[in-house]
Amino acid sequence: MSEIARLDALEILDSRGNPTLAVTATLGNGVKATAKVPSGASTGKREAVELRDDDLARYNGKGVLKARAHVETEIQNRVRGFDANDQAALDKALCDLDGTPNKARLGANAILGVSLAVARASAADRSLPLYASLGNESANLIPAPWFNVLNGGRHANNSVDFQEFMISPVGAPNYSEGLRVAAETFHALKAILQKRGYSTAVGDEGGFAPQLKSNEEPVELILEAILKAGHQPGIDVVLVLDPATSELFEDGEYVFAKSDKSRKSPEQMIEYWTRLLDQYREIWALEDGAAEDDRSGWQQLTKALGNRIQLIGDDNFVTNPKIFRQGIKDGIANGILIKLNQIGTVTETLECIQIARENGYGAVISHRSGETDDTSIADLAVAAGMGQIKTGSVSRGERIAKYNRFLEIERELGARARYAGASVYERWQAVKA
Ligand SMILES: C=C(OP(=O)(O)O)C(=O)O
Ligand SMILES: [Mg+2]
Repeated sequence: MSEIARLDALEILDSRGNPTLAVTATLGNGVKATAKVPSGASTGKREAVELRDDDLARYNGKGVLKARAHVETEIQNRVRGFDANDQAALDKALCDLDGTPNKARLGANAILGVSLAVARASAADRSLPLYASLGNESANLIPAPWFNVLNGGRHANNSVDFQEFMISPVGAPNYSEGLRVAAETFHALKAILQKRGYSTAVGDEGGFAPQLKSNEEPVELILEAILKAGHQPGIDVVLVLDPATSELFEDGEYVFAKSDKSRKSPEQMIEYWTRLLDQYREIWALEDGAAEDDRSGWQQLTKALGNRIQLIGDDNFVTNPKIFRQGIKDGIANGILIKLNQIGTVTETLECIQIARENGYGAVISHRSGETDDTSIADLAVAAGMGQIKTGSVSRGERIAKYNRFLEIERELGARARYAGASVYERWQAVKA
């Protein structure tokens, strides 16, 4: 029988050494599966609530024993007997049981752990890989990854204000070649940093985190690394930035506190991005180029650059179907970042991806800066078929787990596997030309 028989939760550590949850769902027929919950640092204000214990004697108040107890008592009591293959009914029951609009009572970490563990158990029960179970039989598009090779902002203790500098090997013929191109570029970047006397220690997402002279220097260094590795910037490899500007926004201005201490009005921030994109035409996507609280800035940014590059909303949309629909109405962005734990259930996450598809928006599946070895987002990205994912660099195990999962999927799909690089390239090359 495919009904949920038992839920177990464990307080484990994430990649930053903070507690998080691992939830195991056991079905009546003995099939079981585990999901591990990620955790962000530069979180959006309207994300679903990650329940922490507030007991300062344990992990500085970051323990998740309350969330663990919710899984093993209240949630288990409610969902025992549910059909594991009816994800929508399960997720609705979880939301109803919580009863708050943002999962604050039971915790989005508890709820996502259950939702995802059951999704994994359902796939195992039907002897399907997770990507085929979450998507459909024809799910075969492996996304072009955004590899975060240089970290700043809240993810590194350095002089760079912008959080993520990423490379995407869109010109590769298949995923495994794309992975090779990215790894080679990462190694070339390391050699360049070493030669200049910069640190090659890495930040939270595995990108290098040196003390640089400006927020633009990373772009120069990465372009040099792509060439040094024998690849063509703007053709084989394109650049993506996530400056995570909600973290820079103070009293209506963008403050570059880690670098030159300059302040910019929303208009000046848009001028800055326009200049940067004019100068570096290899940049193909900008995530959170405006802050979550700067709605008019987001609208102006979309007007100014929305026909030219991908403008991805993360903190402002928080993978929330209702908030995302309103953002589309308001003319904000042309793509959404998709993070399971921002909303807390598999069903609502898939709904956001569907809204993006129906409205001609992009959808980029994403990890969090605090991760585990859980690889579900790789399968989710193939199931979604939207062609892009970001899951860090090639230097930390919790990120590599996802990149290696795509290698397994690529092999499993065999001749059916398609790599999304070419479609991303064609879509955005046209407007770059
Ligand atoms: C992955 C990100 O960081 P965090 O998980 O810290 O929100 C992001 O901002 O896109
Ligand atoms: Mg972001």
